[in-house]
Amino acid sequence: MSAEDLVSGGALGAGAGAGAGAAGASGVAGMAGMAGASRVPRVPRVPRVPRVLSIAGSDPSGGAGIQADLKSIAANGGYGMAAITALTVQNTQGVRGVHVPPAEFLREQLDALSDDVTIDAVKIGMLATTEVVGVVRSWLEELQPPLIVLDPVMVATSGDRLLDAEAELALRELVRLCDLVTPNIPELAIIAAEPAAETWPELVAQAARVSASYGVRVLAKGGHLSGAEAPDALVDARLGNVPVVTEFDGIRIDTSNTHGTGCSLSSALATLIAGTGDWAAAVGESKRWLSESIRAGAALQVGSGHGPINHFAGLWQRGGVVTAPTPAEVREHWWAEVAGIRAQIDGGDFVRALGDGSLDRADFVWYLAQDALYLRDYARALAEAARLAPTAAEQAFWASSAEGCIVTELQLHESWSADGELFGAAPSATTTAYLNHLLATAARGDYAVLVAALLPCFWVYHDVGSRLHPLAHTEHPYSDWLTTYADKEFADATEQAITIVAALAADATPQVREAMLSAFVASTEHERDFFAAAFGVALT
Ligand SMILES: Nc1ncnc2c1ncn2[C@@H]1O[C@H](COP(=O)(O)OP(=O)(O)OP(=O)(O)O)[C@@H](O)[C@H]1O
Ligand SMILES: Cc1ncc(CO)c(N)n1
Repeated sequence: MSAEDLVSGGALGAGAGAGAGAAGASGVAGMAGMAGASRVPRVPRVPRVPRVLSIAGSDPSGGAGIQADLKSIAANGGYGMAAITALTVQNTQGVRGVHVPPAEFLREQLDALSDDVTIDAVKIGMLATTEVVGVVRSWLEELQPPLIVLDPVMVATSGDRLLDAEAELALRELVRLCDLVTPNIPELAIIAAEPAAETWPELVAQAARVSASYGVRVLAKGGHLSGAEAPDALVDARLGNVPVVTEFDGIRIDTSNTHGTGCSLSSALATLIAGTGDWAAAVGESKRWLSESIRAGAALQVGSGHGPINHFAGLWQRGGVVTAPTPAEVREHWWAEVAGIRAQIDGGDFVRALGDGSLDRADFVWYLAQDALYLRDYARALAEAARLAPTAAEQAFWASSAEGCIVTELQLHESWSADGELFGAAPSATTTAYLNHLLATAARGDYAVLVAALLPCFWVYHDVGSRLHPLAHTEHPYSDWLTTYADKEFADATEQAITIVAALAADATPQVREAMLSAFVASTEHERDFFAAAFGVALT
């Protein structure tokens, strides 16, 4: 939170109880005494979403190629774009055909993007032919994007070729333009122009030679080694420096759902590096994400060959498909949810008699006495909300509201002490029930649920007050009461309370949001009963 938030969150206790002007009915201005000026902290800034372009082939089965890339980019927090180099006829069993559209058409796709969009990272996959490699190369040389990750796709998981044999030379030259290359074991051997590594140390050593001679970081992938491990290593020996090798342990998952793991990993890496600039952290994070996605692949039940991974498994599991209402929607929904109770409050004898001035004075004094009892413990619940509040602005708001209630309670005592016995009544069953609800909610310790329970005391009173206010006139016996809750300061405090609660509800899990609504509805029912209990007391 900025200093500005803290400063403007001030106005602590401003005018607390100040609304309690003349003696008498105005004493109930307790709620109006709640401080009004704190404002809710601004929404934290979301980090920039990296704009990542995949230049790759299409896999209609959705597990590899641009389809996998777009899913991986999205799953790792990026905005994905795709320029298609080739169309494959492919399923989980293998590649049945490849169609390469004219290379100029790819160039048009790339130009259309770079003419319009700032590209934070490029991930390159299947390039199919020498001509395609050439087009991509010249476009990259012109654009010089800030990050290029090359997955030098040559052979599919199924064993089918995805790059013409004569295009391998051109691809090797492309490696020099890149920031990171992510070959599997056979691909690394081709780039190194050496036999394939057979052990992990051989693989890392070969990656270091490629890194030094091509001036590129290499992610050496152990996926094709046999054994229980599936380690990777980020190898950087650029400019002939001593290789820096960062190893990432991995446990081999017993699954046939490995279609597109290379495509997915390189896209995730491009996204995470573009987002954070931290290479080692990005590899660690993307490998963790990949393992989680590989593990969940089999449950998708896609195809009978090498099935896909589930790119969104973690997101789905952690609530990624759960929608949430906006704060404005929460506000509207909750208010509508208590419409019936509000109608009972407005149509109740007490509020009607208060409005037209026919309310028995003894009933009114008894009501105020109960309100004084109520305010003392309501202040404790507000203070508990202040203790639990996650931000200084919210802490200040609840704390000053608590103070306002205490000041008002004292003023009620001063103003009505003359009414002695009537005012000194013990808490009624209704008052006790409402307070028990609030204090029990406070004791359970969930801030969001507590403030939802505290809200009707603001909202219902502001609502009733603003409707009764026009009925006030000099002859009206309860004129002060009628004006108190239409007060601007109380309106501001109510608005702030609603804003805080609605924002929390919008952000909450569905379970917590439901618990918040229940607490809010329960308090609204208690507000209704609180008014009702005061009517006709004088007769009993
Ligand atoms: N069974 C597995 N269990 C755990 N990790 C795996 C498994 N198979 C592959 N990986 C991981 O997936 C990533 C890609 O590995 P791999 O070497 O298989 O790439 P690739 O051959 O380019 O992939 P593909 O051609 O299938 O898209 C590596 O991080 C590797 O460790
Ligand atoms: C289109 C395409 N790109 C890459 C791979 C590598 O897995 C594949 N199978 N298909």
